[in-house]
Amino acid sequence: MAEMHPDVESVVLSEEDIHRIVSRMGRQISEDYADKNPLIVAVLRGAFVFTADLMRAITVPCSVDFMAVSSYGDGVKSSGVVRIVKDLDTKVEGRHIIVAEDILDSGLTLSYLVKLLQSRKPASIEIAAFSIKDIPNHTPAVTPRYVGAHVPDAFVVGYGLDYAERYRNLPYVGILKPEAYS
Ligand SMILES: O=P(O)(O)OC[C@H]1O[C@H](OP(=O)(O)OP(=O)(O)O)[C@H](O)[C@@H]1O
Ligand SMILES: Nc1nc2[nH]cnc2c(=O)[nH]1
Repeated sequence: MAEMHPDVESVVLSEEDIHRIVSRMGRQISEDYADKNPLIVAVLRGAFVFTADLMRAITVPCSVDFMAVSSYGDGVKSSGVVRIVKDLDTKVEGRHIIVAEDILDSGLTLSYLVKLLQSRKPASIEIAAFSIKDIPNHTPAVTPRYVGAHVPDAFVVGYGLDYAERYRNLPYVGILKPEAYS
């Protein structure tokens, strides 16, 4: 097991948890998408780690492409503005799309992306969210078909999730100490 980073307060999903979660998601997708050759759309940057693991847990033919979006102004709070930094290279018309995200928080990013991709007439579009933040009295704007784990209403880092581009390389998901970003 990896040593805890000094800026991390507590681990919410260990490497072992993550392996179990992603294996299960891969199995579910493989059952649902046999013969559909789904296009996994990874939402950069955060989802690149999850997507790499998810692809290897999927046992049916599939392909991958990347979209880079930016939704967070100050690194912690949603700016409410989703900006496309890099678009897909693949034509999605008629394709079965699975959007892979590392975290669903306000849901702003995914709701914007799903609408955008929907307008390109895919055969189907579903979301695989590695984690969903449990926010009291908040219902996210989108409902993922595949959900990895629920995380507490705190700022989490690791497994692709950053604060100011740091901590993405932690192999677990943990809560950042308040003093690390204040
Ligand atoms: O549900 P929401 O409130 O929209 O938040 C979720 C989004 O926020 C993070 O991305 P960020 O904009 O920080 O970019 P990154 O993936 O490059 O870290 C995360 O990776 C999700 O894409
Ligand atoms: N790193 C990180 N990015 C986020 N984007 C939305 N919520 C979070 C979070 O808790 N951590």
